[in-house]
Amino acid sequence: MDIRHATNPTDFKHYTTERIRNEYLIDSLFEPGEIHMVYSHYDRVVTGGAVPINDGLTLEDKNTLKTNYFLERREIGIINIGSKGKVLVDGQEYKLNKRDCLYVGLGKEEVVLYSEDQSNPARFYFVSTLAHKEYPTKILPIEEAEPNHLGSESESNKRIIYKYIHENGIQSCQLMMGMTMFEPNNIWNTMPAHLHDRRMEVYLYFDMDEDARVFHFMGEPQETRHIVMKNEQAVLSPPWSIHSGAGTNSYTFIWAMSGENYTFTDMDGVKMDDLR
Ligand SMILES: O=C[C@H](O)[C@@H](O)CC(=O)C(=O)O
Ligand SMILES: [Zn+2]
Repeated sequence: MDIRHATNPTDFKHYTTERIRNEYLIDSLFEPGEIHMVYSHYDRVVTGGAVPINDGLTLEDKNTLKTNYFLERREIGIINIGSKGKVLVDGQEYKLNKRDCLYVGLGKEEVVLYSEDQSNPARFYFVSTLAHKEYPTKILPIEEAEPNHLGSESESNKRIIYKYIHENGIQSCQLMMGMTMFEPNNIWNTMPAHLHDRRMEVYLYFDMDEDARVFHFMGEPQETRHIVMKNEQAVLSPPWSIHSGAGTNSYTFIWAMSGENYTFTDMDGVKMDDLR
């Protein structure tokens, strides 16, 4: 899989647009019949996408991980952003509709992803982090995820955060994962911006029109840059970086975090006066 090394905020100040995109943008995760993954040295997070067509797609990359199987030292969160699909975890079947989440814990040897209908395939997005003990494999349909309302119309950031894997939801070693959906005509995510040097984060933007773009803002608050992103592209957010976006049209995003603590609310708010 593609390897992304960690970067330093002092060096980041000198990056060109191309370098920024090469380091942080994950631009093609979803290809019919394929499973794609990117390994980041930030907290050794693996970000991936799978679109099964005829056959099941097995979660594995022995050449990169050098373990006997993918989840030997890892856990994973899988969210379906396409049509109906199913996941077999050591033979046990879990059906995932659009926006449903499956957590699979350490030690499960075989994870295979399937679409229910080949002409309308499932699109599985997943994030995997290192784990030290097994937590139970668990499915959480979106209907059962707790909606948290945030933002306001006047700030154009009225949105609902669904938390799936976190301290009061599906339990994990360090992975936190959820999805943020907007009220119509609201376009700003995670503004006011925040930092959490304790944790890295990765965002997947999806449910976007072909011509829609999200301007994803990153960098230290005093040194911001942006990446122009299309539908179903993901972006790595280093611990020292803000992670905020504004869309030219409607979009949804999945966030995942990993690192020192397991506290969603541990965020250092950035003052508007400090943004540059
Ligand atoms: O640290 C937390 C993450 O940045 C996201 O959860 C933020 C988010 O989903 C939002 O503001 O809409
Ligand atoms: Zn954050």
